[in-house]
Amino acid sequence: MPSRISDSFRAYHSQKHLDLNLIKELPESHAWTSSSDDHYASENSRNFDSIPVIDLDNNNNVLEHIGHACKKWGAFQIINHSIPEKLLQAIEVAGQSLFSLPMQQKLKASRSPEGVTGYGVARISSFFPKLMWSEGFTIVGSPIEHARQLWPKDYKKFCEIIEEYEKEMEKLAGRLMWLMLGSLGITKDDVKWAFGPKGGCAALQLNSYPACPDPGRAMGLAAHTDSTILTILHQNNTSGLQVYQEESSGWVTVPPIQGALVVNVGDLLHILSNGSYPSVLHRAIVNRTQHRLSVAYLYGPPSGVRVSPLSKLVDQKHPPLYRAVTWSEYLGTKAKHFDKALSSVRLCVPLSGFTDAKDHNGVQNSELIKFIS
Ligand SMILES: C=C1C[C@]23C[C@@]1(O)CC[C@H]2[C@@]12CCC[C@@](C)(C(=O)O1)[C@H]2[C@@H]3C(=O)O
Ligand SMILES: O=C(O)CCC(=O)C(=O)O
Ligand SMILES: [Fe+2]
Repeated sequence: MPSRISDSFRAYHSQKHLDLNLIKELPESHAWTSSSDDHYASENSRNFDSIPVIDLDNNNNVLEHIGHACKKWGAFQIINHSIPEKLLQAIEVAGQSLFSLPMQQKLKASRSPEGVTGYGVARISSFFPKLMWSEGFTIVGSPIEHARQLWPKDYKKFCEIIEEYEKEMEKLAGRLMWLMLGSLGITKDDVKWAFGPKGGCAALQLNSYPACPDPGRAMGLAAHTDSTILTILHQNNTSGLQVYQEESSGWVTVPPIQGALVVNVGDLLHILSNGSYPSVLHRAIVNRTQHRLSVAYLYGPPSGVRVSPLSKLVDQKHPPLYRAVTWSEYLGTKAKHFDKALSSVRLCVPLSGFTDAKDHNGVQNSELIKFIS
C-alpha cells in the first residue's frame, strides 16, 4: 500500500528532470518491481473481456447499457458522442507540440509545488518509491499564462483548441452525468446543485508516455481512481490504459477505438450513487516503440457544493455510506491520503474493518457493512 514517501526522497526526485524521450536505458529511479505498488502485478493475459462500447446515438437501451457498465466496470467507451473527430485530432496535435518542446522550455511552465496547473510529473508520484514513465500538463481555468511561457510568439492557437475542447467536453460531461444518474432513477429534480449559475467544474490533464526501453519494468501512470464525478478520456491510437476488475481477475486493457472516448466513474459519483457505482481503478502502462498520448477531462461539481449520497438512494436498508464533501475538500484529502481518501470520508465500515485501495469496489454489499454513524 503506498504511503507518502519521505520529503528528502521527494526532493531528490524533484531535482531530476530527465527527458524520457532521450533516455536509452531504464534508470533505477524508474524501475518498478512488484513491491513498488500493490497493483503492479501484470495484466491477466487470458483476459479478452473489456469495458462495453456504448453507442450514444443509435441506442434504445442507452440507460440500461450505461447502468450495467457503471455497476460492473465503473467505465465504458462511447461512440457517436457528438465530439467532432477534427477536435480530437486537434487536441492530440496540441499535446504533441507541447510535449515535444525541449525540456528547458517545458520547465518554464512548471507546476508550482502547491499549484494545480502546469507541466510536471504525475501528482501521485510522491506516494510511490519509483518515478513514472510519463509527463503531464494540467489546465484549470485559462492556460494562457503557461502557454505564453511555452510559445512566447505563438500561444494563441493552443489556447483556442483548449477552449473549444473544454466547451464541447463540458456539454458531453453534463449529458453523461444525467445518463449515469438516470440509470439509477435519478432525475434533474433530485440534484438541485447541478443547476447553479456556474455548472460543473473541470480540469484538463494532458498525459504523455514516451516509448520506453524497458516497458516491463516501467509504469506510465500508477493505479488510481479519479476524484471526479466522471472523467472523459481521449487516448491516441496506442494502447496503454488498463482498468482493474475483480470478476475478470485483474487488469484489463481498454483498446483504443478510433473516435471513441472512455468514460470513468470517479470517486464523487461513487459517493453520489451511495456505492452503487464503483469508481474505477485504472493505470497506464507503456510500450517499447510507440509514444502514447492521452487527454483526460476531469469533471466535478461546482465549487462549494457539498456532495453526498443522493437521498433517493438512501433508506433504512441502504444507509448513507459517505459524509458530504466539496470537491476541493476531497481533492485535498486525496492529495494527503491518496488511495485511503474514499475510506476517510466513509460513514460506514465493513465488519472486517478493512480499508484499502479496493475499498471503493467492495461497498455494494451493504450486508457486510456496519453502520456506525
Ligand atoms: C481536478 C483534479 C483531479 C486530479 C487532481 C486535479 O487537481 C488535477 C489533475 C487530476 C489528476 C490527473 C491524473 C490522475 C490524478 C489522480 C492526479 O494525480 O492528477 C488526478 C487527480 C484526481 O482525480 O484526484
Ligand atoms: O493515460 C491514460 O490512459 C490514463 C490517464 C488518467 O488516468 C488520468 O489522467 O487520470
Ligand atoms: Fe485517471
